[in-house]
Amino acid sequence: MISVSEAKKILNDHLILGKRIFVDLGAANGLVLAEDIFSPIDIPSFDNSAMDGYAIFWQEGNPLRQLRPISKSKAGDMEVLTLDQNEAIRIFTGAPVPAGADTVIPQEWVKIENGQLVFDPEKFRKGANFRAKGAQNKSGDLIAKKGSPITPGMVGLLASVGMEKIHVYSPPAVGIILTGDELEEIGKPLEFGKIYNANGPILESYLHQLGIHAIQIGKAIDDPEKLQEKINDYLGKYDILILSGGISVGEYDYVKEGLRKAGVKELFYKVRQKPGKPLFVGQRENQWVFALPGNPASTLTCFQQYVKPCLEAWIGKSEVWKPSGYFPLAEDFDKNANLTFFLKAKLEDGKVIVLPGQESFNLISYGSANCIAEVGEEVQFLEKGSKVNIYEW
Ligand SMILES: Nc1nc2c(c(=O)[nH]1)N[C@H]1C(S)=C(S)[C@@H](COP(=O)(O)OP(=O)(O)OC[C@H]3O[C@@H](n4cnc5c(N)ncnc54)[C@H](O)[C@@H]3O)O[C@H]1N2
Ligand code: MOO
Repeated sequence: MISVSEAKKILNDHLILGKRIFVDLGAANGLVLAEDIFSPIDIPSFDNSAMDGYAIFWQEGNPLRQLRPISKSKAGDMEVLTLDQNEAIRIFTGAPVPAGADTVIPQEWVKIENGQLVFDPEKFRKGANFRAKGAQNKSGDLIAKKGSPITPGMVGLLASVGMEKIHVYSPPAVGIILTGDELEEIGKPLEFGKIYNANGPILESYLHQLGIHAIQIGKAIDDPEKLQEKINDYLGKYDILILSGGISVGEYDYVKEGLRKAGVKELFYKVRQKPGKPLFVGQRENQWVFALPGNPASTLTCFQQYVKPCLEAWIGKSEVWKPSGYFPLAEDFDKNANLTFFLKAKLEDGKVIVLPGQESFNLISYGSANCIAEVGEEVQFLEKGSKVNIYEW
């Protein structure tokens, strides 16, 4: 059995990067940029108004001269009007500022008296409400770096400069095999001896959260031949294979042998941790295989701690092993075991509260947990206030 840090080092030494592909901007949220982006245009691409009001030429010392409002400029107008020194042009937010104008006075601050524009010049400065061409970025500027996560904000930035398609690292297609004769699907009545399948929905929602949508979920009953067929079939079709259950030492735990027969090379089996001790990870050429222990808290923890970083690295993310933070415990914690503990926890007001129901079958605290807290294998007891690593979802 190896330690958590040894397991993570082995995975880090075997990371696989997805293929570089060209996708529509709208389909890239959650992925990572596989290229530097230089803006093809100035943004704004023309001088325009930040307010509905009047565009004027600000004459220092004499801004409030006799200004006559003349024609209008609204957003979408393709003609740039020209402004004479003693004119004001009615203008609307986003509209081109007339040539010769440099300041916009919002309409709430303006009165028209005897055909003249009147406002308090003390309240404004030259350049007010004027959005200059190139104020966001100039044509040719580096606006987004390779390796940056594509967030809704990034999508907005790239759309604003007119990027239609971008290079990203292709998210993997993931096959999931749920093992166990006891599994019943949600929506069906629960007969004695059966349990609802929680691991399938856990894995599917986690994959969606990572921007991975090509997912196939299948089941295998506790029969070595049927399981073998499923393993061979899924390894032929998907980049990554995740299995849940059947990886411990019971008589019906056929997963490890099935993977060996399918040519999967073991990277490690069993980690000194709770939950999730009998975790198996292997590879077959450029494919990952994760066999997660069937207890739902073991499946969830192993996904968060090991599968998620490998998938993030696959789509080009960096610093994938880094905890989300390091915070003090709200209460003493007595561990008394030589295993790393991954605890259902809640970070609240800067303190880590260890939640009840830490057994690996027990999901009750996942309704309120916002992180998993890590207590290292060498630690037996932690006093209130001792700091621990936390991993947000
Ligand atoms: N003699 C030993 N027994 C066990 C050991 C051990 O070291 N010696 N390890 C225990 C630990 S720790 C874990 S974790 C489990 C892992 O077992 P498996 O990976 O073989 O998983 P199963 O036996 O198939 O199932 C375990 C448990 O999880 C439930 N389960 C399975 N799939 C689902 C699902 N999709 N949704 C919800 N719950 C699921 C299943 O019904 C079992 O209760 O082994 C211990 N045993
Ligand atoms: O490792 Mo198991 O997950 O303790 O139940």
